[in-house]
Amino acid sequence: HVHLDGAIKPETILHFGKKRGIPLPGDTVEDLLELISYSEPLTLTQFLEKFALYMPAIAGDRDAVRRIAYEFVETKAKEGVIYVEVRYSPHLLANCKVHPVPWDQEEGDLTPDEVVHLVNQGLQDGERDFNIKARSILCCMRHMPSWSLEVVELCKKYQNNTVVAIDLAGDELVSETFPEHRKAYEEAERCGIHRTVHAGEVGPPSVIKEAINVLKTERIGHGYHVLEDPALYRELLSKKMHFETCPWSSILTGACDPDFRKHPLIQFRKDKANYSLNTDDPLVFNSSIETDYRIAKQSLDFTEEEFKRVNINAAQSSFLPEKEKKELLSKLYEAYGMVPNNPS
Ligand SMILES: O=c1[nH]cnc2c1ncn2[C@@H]1O[C@H](CO)[C@@H](O)[C@H]1O
Repeated sequence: HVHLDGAIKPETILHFGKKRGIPLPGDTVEDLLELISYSEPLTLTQFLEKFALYMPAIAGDRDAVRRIAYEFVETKAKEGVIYVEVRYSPHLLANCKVHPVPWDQEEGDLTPDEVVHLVNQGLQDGERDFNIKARSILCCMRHMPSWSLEVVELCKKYQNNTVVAIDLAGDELVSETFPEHRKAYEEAERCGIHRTVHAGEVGPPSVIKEAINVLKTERIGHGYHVLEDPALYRELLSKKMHFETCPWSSILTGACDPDFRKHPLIQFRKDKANYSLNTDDPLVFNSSIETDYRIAKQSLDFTEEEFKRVNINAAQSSFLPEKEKKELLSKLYEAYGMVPNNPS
C-alpha cells in the first residue's frame, strides 16, 4: 500500500518547480522536507492538505509524471522490494478533462488517460532498468464521485498494462459513499478488475462493512478500526481478509493511538490475521520501508518469522494473475529458506 504521489523524491519536486516556475515552500531538499514532511500526529484531513504544497510542481507535466513513476521503481528496488502495487489518482496529476482542475493549475492538455499512459511508461522503464516488478492501482477519491466512472474505464483500458485494481482513497469521513463510487466498483467487479478500499483507517467499522458488502472489496486499506466491532473482526479473520497496514502512517494520520502497546497490529499479529506492512506516503512521512519494519521490530516485537509470514501474506493477497503470484511466492520461499508449497 503506497501512493505514487506520496512517494516523490524531493529533488524531483524542486527540479520541476524551478523548471516550470512554480513556487514551492522551499529551495532546498531540507527546507522542502521541513514543510512537507512531519513527525508528530496530525489529523487525516490535515495530512491530506500536505499534498497541495508540492503537487502543483508535478501535476500537468508529462516529463514529471513519467519521471516520478520511474524513480519510484528505482527507490523500491533499492529498498529490496521485488514486487510493488503503486496507487494514485490519474485526475490529481492531470490538468485537462478534469473538473475541477486540481491544485489551482491553469487548464492544460494533460488528460487523466494520458497520465495513466505516462505512469505506465515510467513503471515499465523502471522495471526494465531495476529488475523488479511494478503494477498500479487507480484511485477514486472519496470527495470526487464525478471522477469514479472514468477511473474504472481507465482500469479497463489499461487492465494488465500495469493496472491491476481500483481503490477508493481520500477522507473516509467526508460523507456517505456516493452512488458513483458504487457504480464504479460494480463495473470493476463485472470486468474482473481487483478491488481495494481505504476503510477503517480513521473511520468506524461501518465503513469497512460497506466496503465489503457494497463495494465488494477484496482487500482493506488500513482497516485498524475493525477491532471496534468484534463480530466483524471475527468474520474477516475467518475469511482471511487482507489488511494493508501502514504502521508509521497510522500514527501520523491520527488513525491510531501513538502508544504502540495499544496498536491494532498487536492484536492482528496475535490472531495471525492476513495483513501486510506498508509505507503509504514515504515522502510526507519522511520514511522508507525500513522505518515501518523498525517500528514492527522495536515497538511491536515482531520476530523474523512474523516478517516472513506477513510478506507471504502480501504476495498471496497481491492482485497478480495466479501464475505470476506463484512465481512471486516461489521467490519469497527461496529467499526465506522455506520449502516451496509447504511453508511452515
Ligand atoms: O493514508 C491515506 N488515506 C487516505 N487517502 C490517502 C492516504 N494517503 C494518500 N491519500 C490520498 O490518495 C491520493 C491518491 O494517491 C493522494 O493524492 C491522497 O489524497
